[in-house]
Amino acid sequence: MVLTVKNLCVQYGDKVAVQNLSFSVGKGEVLGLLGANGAGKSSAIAAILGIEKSDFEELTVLGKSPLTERKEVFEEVGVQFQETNFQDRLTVEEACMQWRALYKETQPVDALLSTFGLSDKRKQLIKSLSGGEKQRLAVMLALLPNPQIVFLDELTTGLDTKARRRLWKQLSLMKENGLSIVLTSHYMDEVEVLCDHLFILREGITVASGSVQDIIRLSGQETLENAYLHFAGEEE
Ligand SMILES: Nc1ncnc2c1ncn2[C@@H]1O[C@H](COP(=O)(O)OP(=O)(O)OP(=O)(O)O)[C@@H](O)[C@H]1O
Repeated sequence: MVLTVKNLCVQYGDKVAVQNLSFSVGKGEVLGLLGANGAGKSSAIAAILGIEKSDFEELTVLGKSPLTERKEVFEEVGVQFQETNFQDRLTVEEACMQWRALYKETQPVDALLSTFGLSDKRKQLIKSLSGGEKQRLAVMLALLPNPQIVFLDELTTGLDTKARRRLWKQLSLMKENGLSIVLTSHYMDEVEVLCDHLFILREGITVASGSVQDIIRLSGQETLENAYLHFAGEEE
């Protein structure tokens, strides 16, 4: 298994953000973490990456602990955060170079910039990029180290239709080549295209899990969107 999580719990003071979350992700598999705002998706990812304190029975990435073997684990892991903390005064090219310096091996920057439609932005300051361009850059940087597993938090938020489709295609290709992905998303079309396995969280608790088809069947609904709303407690 590329990632194994067993009984992960995250707590902020009295607030239990994630409760007994357990799953595993194999090579080339895509796992989707779904849930309403505040359901615990980002907290789960932050805990898996060792950024947030957590309790767990087991937490291994590529057979190693992301807490005690950080350096080895992070050579093989890509991360895209919801709030991208770019240094706005860098150009796109400078950000790529800085990021690249953190890893032993990386994918060729030129090819990635072109894949993400950012080739003509390389000399542009990050602060002058549009929201969607910044988002594409964040995903691109997550993939730069040629990781075995990538964590994508709100993958396509802010992207236009064409950019979303391009990104889905690119990720599907990388998945075929063995990339494992953990993503969060509020868009069920994207989840249907990309995810092999879904986990729906509600106030930190796993209320449903399975393939897209499993989730639809379990809910008694006809579409994934309705099934999601049913389980996530977002029904009006
Ligand atoms: N540092 C913190 N201190 C206290 N509470 C926190 C902290 N971080 C998150 N929370 C709370 O934990 C819960 C889970 O938050 P989290 O960010 O994991 O949700 P999410 O599912 O990623 O939401 P969204 O879809 O809005 O990104 C929320 O109620 C949030 O307010």
